[in-house]
Amino acid sequence: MKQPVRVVVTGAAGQISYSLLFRIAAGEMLGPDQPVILQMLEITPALGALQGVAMELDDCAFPLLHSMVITDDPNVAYKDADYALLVGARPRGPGMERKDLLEANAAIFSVQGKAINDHASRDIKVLVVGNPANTNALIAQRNAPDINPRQFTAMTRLDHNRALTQLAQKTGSSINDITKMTIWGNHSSTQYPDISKALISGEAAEPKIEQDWYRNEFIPVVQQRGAAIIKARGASSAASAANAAIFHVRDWALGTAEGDWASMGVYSDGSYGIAEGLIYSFPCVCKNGDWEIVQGLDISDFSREKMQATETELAEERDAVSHLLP
Ligand SMILES: NC(=O)c1ccc[n+]([C@@H]2O[C@H](COP(=O)([O-])OP(=O)(O)OC[C@H]3O[C@@H](n4cnc5c(N)ncnc54)[C@H](O)[C@@H]3O)[C@@H](O)[C@H]2O)c1
Ligand SMILES: O=C(O)C[C@H](O)C(=O)O
Repeated sequence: MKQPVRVVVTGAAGQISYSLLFRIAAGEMLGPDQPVILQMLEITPALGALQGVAMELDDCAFPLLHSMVITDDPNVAYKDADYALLVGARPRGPGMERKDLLEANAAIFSVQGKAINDHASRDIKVLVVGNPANTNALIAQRNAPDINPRQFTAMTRLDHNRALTQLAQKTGSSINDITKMTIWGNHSSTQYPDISKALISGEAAEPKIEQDWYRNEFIPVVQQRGAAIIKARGASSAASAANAAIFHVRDWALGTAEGDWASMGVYSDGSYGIAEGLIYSFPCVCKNGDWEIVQGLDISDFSREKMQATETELAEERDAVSHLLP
């Protein structure tokens, strides 16, 4: 058995974490031979509820769950952390855009960034789930100047999975046959779900669907799926968000499938003309615990316009939180 690794989950008593923690402890994120120490962070009033979650984790007798830390102090939570899933933040309600949460949530992520900088492993892998995820990831990254910016990522895997299912259902194919789906940009209603590179059983997907469906149904359905879930459930997505977080970190740590890629919000190096330093979702291949943006894809005029619209929104969000960006 390997040495245990330390995994921070923030907002650990919230609804996403209630799906997430048990799957991490079961080995679904880091593999069946990787013991974990769960370092769970909550705000003080939620510590009682978090104790209850910890009791349930105990009662599962997971072979891979080495131990747990429960705390309301970020300086304790991030001590020597190898992985961090930053879920703790307010969710949006009906009629709100995710960026409406910036004011309520942004300050949380500067605190997290500083604590990561001061206490975490220098090799920590960070996934931001709390919304607006890309800009929160940017805030955390900029507040952790001693950590490589590549180690801060934001979650667009839920959008990627949503896009896979929409395409599979439309074409009567299996999820397992679809590769090379891409989400570009922000985890918001400006995101660009792009099927122009997607393959179904190794053949181009685009000729199998109508442009009208692609442009006027597929794209808006994926962009608006979070809002549709909120309307239907009266609460934002939770189990599917936890599942996407598991897939994101699993692929980053253990590698993307051969011949495929994953959509990840990562530090832009200027690829595809996207402003350097934004946390922007690109198609990424992961290997040996590292990610690379897939290079050399042809970008049509239609795609370019969509990629720029979501980039513009991210730049606006960045400018709105400039006071939190050292
Ligand atoms: N990126 C995505 O695809 C995606 C998907 C779904 C939800 N989300 C976002 O994830 C976040 C969490 O959603 P949820 O449904 O679990 O919400 P929730 O309200 O059920 O849980 C959030 C938890 O975070 C805790 N919290 C608040 N401030 C904190 C802090 N400073 N430190 C530690 N914990 C803190 C709260 O006490 C609460 O228990 C929301 O912002 C939501 O919009 C993102
Ligand atoms: O839409 C939301 O606010 C929650 C989450 O980001 C989602 O995409 O389901």
